Amino acid sequence: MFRDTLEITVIAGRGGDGAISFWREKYIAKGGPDGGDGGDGGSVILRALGQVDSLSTLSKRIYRAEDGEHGLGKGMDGRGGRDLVVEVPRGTRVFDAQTGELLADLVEEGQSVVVAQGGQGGRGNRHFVTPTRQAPRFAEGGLPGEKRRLRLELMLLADVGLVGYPNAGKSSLLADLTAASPKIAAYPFTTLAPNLGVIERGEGERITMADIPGIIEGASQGRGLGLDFLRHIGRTRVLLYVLDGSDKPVETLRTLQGELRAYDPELLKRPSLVALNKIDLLTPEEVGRLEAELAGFGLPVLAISALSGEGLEPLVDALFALVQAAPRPALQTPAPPPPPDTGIQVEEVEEGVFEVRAPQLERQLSRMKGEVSEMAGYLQDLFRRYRVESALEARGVRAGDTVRLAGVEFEYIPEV
Ligand SMILES: Nc1nc2c(ncn2[C@@H]2O[C@H](COP(=O)(O)OP(=O)(O)OP(=O)(O)O)[C@@H](O)[C@H]2O)c(=O)[nH]1
Repeated sequence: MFRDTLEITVIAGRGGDGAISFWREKYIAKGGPDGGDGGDGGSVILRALGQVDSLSTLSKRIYRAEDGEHGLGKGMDGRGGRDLVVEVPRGTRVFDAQTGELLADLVEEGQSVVVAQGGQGGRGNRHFVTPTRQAPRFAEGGLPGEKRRLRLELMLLADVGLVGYPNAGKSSLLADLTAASPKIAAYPFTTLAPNLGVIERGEGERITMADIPGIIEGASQGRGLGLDFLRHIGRTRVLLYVLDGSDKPVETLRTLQGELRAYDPELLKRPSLVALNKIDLLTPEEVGRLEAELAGFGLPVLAISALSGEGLEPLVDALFALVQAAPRPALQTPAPPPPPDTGIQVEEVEEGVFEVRAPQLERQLSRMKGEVSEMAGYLQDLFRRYRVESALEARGVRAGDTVRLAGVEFEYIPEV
């Protein structure tokens, strides 16, 4: 089965909990706190490897990285969870399936992106010692790993894209130029079926060529070019116009260019060649006249016959030269992630009752475990760090008022 788009779920590992533990030894009644930290959870990473035919090599729906281990007594930290590396074909674009945001464009071999960040491990109780709190009986829990639904989209990455009317000879040309037993991977996409072939020359020189049917079928019905077409041709480095020499090639080239321009004028700036095909059906005089007329477009024109093989060698040389000189098409760079929300919102829900909403702080609170009664000092530090007090004061809170935060209600006593 072949696929060009696919949805998967990625789940990073959970961070291990910090330990609550005290040093115990014979004859030592009360040792200091020695709870180790939890290990961080493993992340899920996508990495571009090779030009796999399609996304169908991704057989699973859910990819999960390892959890971090919990901390232990005697200051032993938990081991971090291993990252999970998922290989995807080069040319895979990664979207957040919920928001539609482009997360990464994996074009280069080995390029990778973290798609689900492992959860942080919690700190053990020995981290919470202060001059006045020698024996904290609490610690941090590990944070859950990120979970995300992704949409993967495979963009065909071909060096040369064939542009031409049906019947111009694109398939024949592709079969001729790509190795004897044609390494043509079928791409049964949902709406299109481009063929991809590899042209080999000399020692290991190779370029890829894609025949992308669909260009003119849509246009001839007045629908213009489909988005899907451009999704595939968008990143070919060189365009090869294939014209049927026996069927009004000059008009055809004008129409083809008009279609491309209507879609994206930039496509006309891409390095291009014109192959005047089927010259076995023409007299040398006709060929000469058409070549002269086509030269008016300002592009190199090569007369060929996909049937007899005439002119194919110079065409291959011209394609290699053009591809090697052509710049790589610009990549779409993903938008930077939005800054985390540290914002604190205070609302006076009724006279003298203030509700505090602070997502990050609440998250921090929710991971604390152990003796809540002992955490007061630590909580005060946290509140100070998150500027809860100044946010409350800005809303006019007074001593004795009620403050609600993370499901807990307490009386407001201003710090002096
Ligand atoms: N005489 C002659 N016929 C050719 C030549 N190249 C292709 N043909 C014929 O033209 C017809 C169309 O060729 P294809 O290679 O299928 O053309 P295509 O552009 O891939 O067409 P679609 O598959 O419809 O997109 C076939 O019958 C080929 O045999 C050529 O150089 N000379």
